[in-house]
Amino acid sequence: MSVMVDIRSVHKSYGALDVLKGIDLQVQAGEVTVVLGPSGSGKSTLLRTVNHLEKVDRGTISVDGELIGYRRSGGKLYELPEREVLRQRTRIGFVFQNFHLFPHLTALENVVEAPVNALKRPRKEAEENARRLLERVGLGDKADAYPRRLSGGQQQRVAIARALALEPRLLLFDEPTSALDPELVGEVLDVMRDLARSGTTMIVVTHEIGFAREVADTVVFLAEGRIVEQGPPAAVLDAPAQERTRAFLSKVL
Ligand SMILES: Nc1ncnc2c1ncn2[C@@H]1O[C@H](COP(=O)(O)OP(=O)(O)OP(=O)(O)O)[C@@H](O)[C@H]1O
Repeated sequence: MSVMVDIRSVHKSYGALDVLKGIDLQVQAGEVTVVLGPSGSGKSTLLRTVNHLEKVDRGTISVDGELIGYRRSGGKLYELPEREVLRQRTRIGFVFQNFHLFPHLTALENVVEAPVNALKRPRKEAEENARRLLERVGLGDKADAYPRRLSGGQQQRVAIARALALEPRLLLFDEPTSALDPELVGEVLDVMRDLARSGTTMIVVTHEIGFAREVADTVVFLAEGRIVEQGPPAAVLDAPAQERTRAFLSKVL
């Protein structure tokens, strides 16, 4: 198995606030890593460093063997120009808590937009692919619907299709179900389960412990900017070694 994501000694502060205090994490290709942790522990910040939406202060992140945001030359790191960062970002899908679809575009057009504009794919090919992706997320019949006509769960599934349209080597999910009404959570988790089964490499920040137990290869527990514990779900969720993990789980389970 090969390492898809390699996070080494990553530090990140906002002013005097140290948010990430030396994160080391490897994600194998085809595996799902679920990141759990209390509010403010640095989960979103960690995800955002992976595609250089946040710059790290120290440390490095590689995705599929490629250093993110920097190039190395003569033992030094030099920040990549913006267009290179954007190119790297197109290969890393990001699904946020609040799915910002373009309101004036249909579901299909939302999925088509990035491959046509960012990857310069022919529109016809991008549309065929987008229809396939909408089918895959269970929205084959909603291709022509505008976001305001879709439920939150449907909009989030369009957002997933949109991320997939860029043929990402990695998918990042930041609390993808937190903004949804409870009855809509399941349909989004079903799509994510399907992606996991088909071997998509994913890092998922979520409070859905059931999903973590069933789908994750690795569960990471983050607290105050440090990885307190990590391992297979059966270990971290059912027999946590650390008191902090136990205390957190007792609140969310
Ligand atoms: N752009 C920013 N500027 C200043 N402080 C920030 C910024 N982004 C995040 N923070 C702070 O960094 C800390 C970690 O935030 P982060 O969003 O990474 O935590 P989290 O674990 O994802 O929390 P939650 O579960 O509530 O989303 C918090 O104290 C937050 O207020």
